[in-house]
Amino acid sequence: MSAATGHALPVAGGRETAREVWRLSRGHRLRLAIVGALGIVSTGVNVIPPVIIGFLVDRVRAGTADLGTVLTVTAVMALSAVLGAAGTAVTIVLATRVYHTILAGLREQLVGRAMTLPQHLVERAGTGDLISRTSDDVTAVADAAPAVIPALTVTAFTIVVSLGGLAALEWPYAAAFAVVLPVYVLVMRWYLRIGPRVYGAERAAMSARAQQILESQRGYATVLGLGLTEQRHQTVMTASWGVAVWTLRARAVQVMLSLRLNFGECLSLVTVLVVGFVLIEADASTVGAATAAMLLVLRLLGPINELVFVVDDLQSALASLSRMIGVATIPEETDEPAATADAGIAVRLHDIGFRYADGPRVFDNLTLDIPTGQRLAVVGASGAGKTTLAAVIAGIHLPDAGTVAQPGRTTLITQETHVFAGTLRDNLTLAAPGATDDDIHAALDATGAAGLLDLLPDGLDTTIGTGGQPLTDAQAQQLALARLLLADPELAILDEATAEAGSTHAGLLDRAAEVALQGRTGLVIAHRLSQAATCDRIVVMEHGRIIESGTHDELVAAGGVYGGLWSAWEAGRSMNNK
Ligand SMILES: Nc1ncnc2c1ncn2[C@@H]1O[C@H](COP(=O)(O)OP(=O)(O)OP(=O)(O)O)[C@@H](O)[C@H]1O
Repeated sequence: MSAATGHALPVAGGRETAREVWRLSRGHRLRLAIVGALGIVSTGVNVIPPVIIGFLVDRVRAGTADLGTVLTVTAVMALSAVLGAAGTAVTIVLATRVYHTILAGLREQLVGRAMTLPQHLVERAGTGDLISRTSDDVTAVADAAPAVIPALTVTAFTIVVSLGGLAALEWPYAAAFAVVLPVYVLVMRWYLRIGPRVYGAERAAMSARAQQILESQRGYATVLGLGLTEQRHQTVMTASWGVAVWTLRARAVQVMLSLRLNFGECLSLVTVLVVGFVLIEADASTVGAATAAMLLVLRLLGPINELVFVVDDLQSALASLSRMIGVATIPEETDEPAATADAGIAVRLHDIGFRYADGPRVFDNLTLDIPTGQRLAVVGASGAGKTTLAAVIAGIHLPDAGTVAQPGRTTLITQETHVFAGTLRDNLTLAAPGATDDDIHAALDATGAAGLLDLLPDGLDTTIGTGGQPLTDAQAQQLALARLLLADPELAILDEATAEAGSTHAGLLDRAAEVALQGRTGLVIAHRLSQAATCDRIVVMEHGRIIESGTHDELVAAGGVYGGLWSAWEAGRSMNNK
């Protein structure tokens, strides 16, 4: 089961992680089996040198060793070293390939899911969490490969094969070593208890720091405007200090681990040495067998230490892996059948409720129908809930009560129009990949943006956005409207407010919006009353409720809130014209 802490994105549990990795390994299992077989053979070969040295020691002590014996022993050792090294190298290369192929599959799945995550999930968790999972965590899992793969593929086999070798020499050697093994088990258990918690906290602290830095950068203008520089600085400092503290704790755990491993190593060597001494004294073993046993134990200690250290890297990589899988496996929200509106009704909100995480409750029992083809304007004071309404209808925010039915093809143009780094053509065809240059020119003409082409050195091929030709807010807005025309949605929601009333831009954008809305259902969040006056119907919002609804003429005649706003608007206009 995936678990979510607070509002953070979910983290996959151990079983879910294992299941997902197993699923991702589909198609690579034959190669995995070959890796296993090669690993056993190459580590088996590595046991030969200690045993043959023991044999040589006994022959020397018995005075039966001649040049031929020495040469044979040397040749066997050289051959086993070459075969062992070659087998190990091939095993590691193969294992690394399989690892990276599986990881690439997971990375693709992760990025694909991250791109389509519902905005409310990402907003609730904080963008930093998602960015950290698609960057820091992916790096952590990929970086673990050089340490984890050789150790995991070779160490486990070496331990099994060497223990078999010890038992074949004299069983008391294997028994002596087996007595010491629980020390390692205890060390491992201590480590498994402490390690994941510390590494998990270290990663979470990194996420929190990324989030704070990102927020400071994004809200830079606000930070400067409100004189919050010092406060933001302190917040980032506190988050960075959190990372430093957890990093120090993680390193302290590693040092304590090394001390415990050194103790285990010392105990193993002393135990086998004492057993060897006792056996030789009792004529139950030869010096050669004791030498071979010591060499095998020495050979074992390296892999065992490595295994523990790999558990260290493994823990860290697993913490990251479960965070990656947590996001990659967030189910698509398709379980609940989408509510459908009646024929002739394009949008139906029924008794919806909505609150922002850590924010105010905006809607309670809000109901609204927009007939197909109608152009509806929403007006109201700042904070009335207009933008939130647009986001709920567009499916960006999910209501916590009631139902929302809207056409499948809906386009929302918000107050923040993003210009993607790329050519003008790329920016326009984002939502209509099949659009031809003629379609693009027609859309630019229709939205009054054709003049833009004359200002750009390479026309449609001019690079705009970050690192390219800068666009004004009004030009970006025109592009967004042209993009909407190309996407040709059933429902267009316009929540743009880049131009002041009465400015040239306002008139230009109003005309562009007029064209973009033709022939489809439209919802206009009217920041200028001139936008509302041309719509088929107007609703007035106050504190998340609809307090008036009707045509422009009806509302003006009723002399309510809209009537008052309209009189003030007209008065302002005539003042400006004087
Ligand atoms: N992302 C958010 N997180 C928390 N609260 C929010 C968020 N966005 C808006 N709000 C709050 O929700 C309420 C409705 O805001 P909304 O932006 O929908 O109003 P609006 O009528 O569109 O205002 P404006 O005309 O200023 O854009 C306000 O109290 C606002 O502070």
